[in-house]
Amino acid sequence: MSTFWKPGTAQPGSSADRIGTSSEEAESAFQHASAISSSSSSSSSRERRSLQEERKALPIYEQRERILYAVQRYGVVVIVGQTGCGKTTQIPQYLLEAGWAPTHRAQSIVCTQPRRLSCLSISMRVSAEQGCILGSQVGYAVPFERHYDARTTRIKYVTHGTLFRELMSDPLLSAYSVVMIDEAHERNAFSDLLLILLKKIRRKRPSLRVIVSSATIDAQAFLNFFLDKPYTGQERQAGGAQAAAAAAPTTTTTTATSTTQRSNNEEVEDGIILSLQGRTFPVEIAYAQEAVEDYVKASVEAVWQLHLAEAKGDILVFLTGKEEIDACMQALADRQISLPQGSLPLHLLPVHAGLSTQEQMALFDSTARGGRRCLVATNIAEASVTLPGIRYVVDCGLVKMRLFDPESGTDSLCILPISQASAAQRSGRAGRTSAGKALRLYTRSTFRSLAPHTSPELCRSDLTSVVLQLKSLGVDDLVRKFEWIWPAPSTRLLSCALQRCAVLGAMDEWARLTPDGQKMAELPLEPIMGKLLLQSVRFQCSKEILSVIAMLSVSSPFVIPDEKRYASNDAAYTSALLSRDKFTAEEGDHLSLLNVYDAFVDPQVGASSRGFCKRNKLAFAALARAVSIRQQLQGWMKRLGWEREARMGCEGDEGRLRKCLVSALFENAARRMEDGEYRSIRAGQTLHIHPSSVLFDRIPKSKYVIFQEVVQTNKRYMRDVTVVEEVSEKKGVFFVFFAHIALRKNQNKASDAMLNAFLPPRPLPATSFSLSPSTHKGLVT
Ligand SMILES: Nc1ncnc2c1ncn2[C@@H]1O[C@H](COP(=O)(O)OP(=O)(O)OP(=O)(O)O)[C@@H](O)[C@H]1O
Repeated sequence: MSTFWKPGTAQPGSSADRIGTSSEEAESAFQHASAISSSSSSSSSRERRSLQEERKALPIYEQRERILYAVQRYGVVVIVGQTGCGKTTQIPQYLLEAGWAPTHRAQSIVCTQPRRLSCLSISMRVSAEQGCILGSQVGYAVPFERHYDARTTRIKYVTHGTLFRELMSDPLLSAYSVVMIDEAHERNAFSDLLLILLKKIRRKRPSLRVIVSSATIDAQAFLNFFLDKPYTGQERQAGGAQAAAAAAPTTTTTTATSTTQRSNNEEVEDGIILSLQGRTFPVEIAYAQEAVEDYVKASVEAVWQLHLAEAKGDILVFLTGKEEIDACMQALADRQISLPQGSLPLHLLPVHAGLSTQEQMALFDSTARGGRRCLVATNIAEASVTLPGIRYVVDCGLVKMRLFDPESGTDSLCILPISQASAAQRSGRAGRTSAGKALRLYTRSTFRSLAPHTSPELCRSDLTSVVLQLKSLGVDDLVRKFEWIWPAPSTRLLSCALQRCAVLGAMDEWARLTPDGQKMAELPLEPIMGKLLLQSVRFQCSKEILSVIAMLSVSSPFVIPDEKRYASNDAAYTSALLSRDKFTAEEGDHLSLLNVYDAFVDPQVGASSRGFCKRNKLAFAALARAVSIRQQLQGWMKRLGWEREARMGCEGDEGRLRKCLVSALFENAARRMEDGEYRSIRAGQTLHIHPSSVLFDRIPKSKYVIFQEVVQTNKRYMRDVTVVEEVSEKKGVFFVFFAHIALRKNQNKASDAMLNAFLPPRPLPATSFSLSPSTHKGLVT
């Protein structure tokens, strides 16, 4: 068992560091949020004054004039400042107050965030500070949810992807005077793409101001990109120094790095780095003295020690995914029974992307309930957010990350070590409203061995969606002419994405967007899901496929305890599985999800009620969100001219449904071998059915399955699996194989023209699969 500084002592032990000195569901969430912000707007003038005083007490306040001067004078300002110093909440307000978004000009200030959670919480906070109702002067827009008024909103918080999509209707982003790309250190695909396109936009619209901000950013890489100066990573020392700012606050004041001076009619200089000093409250950091074997267990232990020994203050734990969060919360709940008499209880709350808007909003209500809150989170709570009351952070040092392997063409979710920048962001969640402490469940030497920055998503992900979006924006040569931010994605990744676009029928043999491709780019869905929606129109089963896509867009609706309990025949686990069985279709997960959705919305069965979910061990929040997402997707179909088609169903014809699924997911096909294991058709990789699948531990009659994605932990697991009963003609499947070989042959001359090397692939003809008759199960109330 590893040891930490002893909780309860004022000073950490020898291993410690000190850093710093100084839909309906959506509707009700809006009401909830608005109630919070309007209560603050209608709150007493004393409360409002106190918020204004809090604003003035932030370290950034002293730099206000300097920031405004920089934005006035420079086209691009890269701002580096300690976590919690006030970049996200204050800079847009300073700009508003300085007249960058006057009501008479139809231009506002937009600030992009990596995640929905930060958009919601920050816009809530800023509207309270502005004394207005959320959605009026301050608003937000996230996928499938928006809350702003185009006429009155002056400050808008949006996800990077949401702003990127706006480029399709407003290519020069003329609705904005200033675009702030926040948390740029995460190197999110859409934040990088936005910066690349903002550089192009500024050539046409020099009056547009760009702010790039973070606490842990490689500032020089970004500035050099905008100044057209080469960057190779050797210059990291300068950028690294900025990154280290979070670990050891600098006392340096603003550093300006502007060299290229290009005059235009406004005489705006090109760019500058602003390094802001000061942090809100100090955070002490402690490391494990030896490597921990089981980080979930170690985090339970750490929380328990903190709870028993430390002073008032909430705890935030970082784990990698929902399953681990459930396991950690269960273990802590079990321990509460042995809580010493007189001790206050721990209020356990999960924090992950699957939460409803209302549940996410509730995390920001830190009202004391006679106990200590313990929030167990994925990395969605890592950057940008202020969870009020958090004083202690427990960091497992790992993150679940999507990695694409161009060799096998598979996208996997892998658990990997975080970067030093991420570690600084995590500890930065403490010390925002009072002094804090962070426990790192890894040794100091492990920390030193971590990469300084997170690798860019564009260099490790499947770029199909990116290529499709860029093509639809008219960017043609992605390989030779496109200006990537250092480091650029490999040509291998790019050519693989081009090939996948062709396989999905989104591009022709000359790498031109097809009409289907244009539609897929417009839909707010991953290309493969866009393809599925398009195919559903052809198969006349959009009514069902809309529900399936909506259900795949939310976290699992089944409330099932940690699957590790499976082996021990745990009663709660068995009972949850029995509940799930009521909805299980033999065909697999897609149809089972459809069963759940249909039952939930059926007025005679679920009546969209919480009671129904409770009785059947279903997650109400996930289902309510799926309903809202489905409505919006239906709206998109209407926009694409498919209003009638969106209502067309297959009348219980599962065969047609599965043909439709196969015609979109055919790349993700696997075959069961003699030894019972599955091999992917494309790459021959060994795959297993994920324990969360309804097909787990079952042996379907057919050898073939299609699946949604691969999750990689100790093994490669297929998630959301559907059985394809019979492959009567293998040509379709082998077609993908041939396309892959052609890609290999051409990997060295990767360019758009490489697509000529093989015939433009066509989707599998649906008739190549003959499907079994329906085995759809009846529904249970
Ligand atoms: N919901 C909230 N409740 C209480 N205080 C808040 C809230 N949101 C922000 N604050 C205060 O405002 C400060 C500045 O927050 P802000 O998000 O602007 O910082 P930041 O510099 O952008 O941090 P980061 O680099 O972590 O994104 C916080 O440290 C905290 O003191």
